[in-house]
Amino acid sequence: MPHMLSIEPLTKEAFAPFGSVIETDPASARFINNGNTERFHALARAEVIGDDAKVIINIFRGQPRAFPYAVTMMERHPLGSQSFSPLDNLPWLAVVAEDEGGRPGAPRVFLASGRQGVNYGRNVWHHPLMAVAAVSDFIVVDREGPGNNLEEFFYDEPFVIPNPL
Ligand SMILES: NC(=O)N[C@@H](O)C(=O)O
Ligand code: NI
Repeated sequence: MPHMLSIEPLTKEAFAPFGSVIETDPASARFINNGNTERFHALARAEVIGDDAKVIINIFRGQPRAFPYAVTMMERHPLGSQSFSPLDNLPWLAVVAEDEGGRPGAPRVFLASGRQGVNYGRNVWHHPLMAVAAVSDFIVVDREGPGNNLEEFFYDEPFVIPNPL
């Protein structure tokens, strides 16, 4: 019997075990450029490890997932963090899991608004990009360099995400 998952709103506090939320948080705001610009400072930190590792900036164009959606696998990047910031102001899902002895526990599903991004910490279990409403572009900051930066895990039974919208 598949396990039905619930969907939680994305908040900095709830997401803290998995990484950071990238949003215009007033607590991080400061004015720069003689007051012309508001800087929301250090919302997240990109981390890459290993010789010749570099931080790169990409755009991912995600096709919307169909719901209900069966989560059958999770992945993680042992050598670097990975952030996703939406460009189209469309909601999307950040799906993460705690590590339980080298494998992901049950997924947690966070509904992000179109103005919320996340930075998955290095080696944090997550599901690949989950666009929801329409084809969606994301700025993605992650790692380029030698070494295997992808570990995948496949669950024995699926976890099902209901339609989030
Ligand atoms: N493969 C790839 O670069 N994308 C995944 O890491 C992902 O989290 O979407
Ligand atoms: Ni990833």
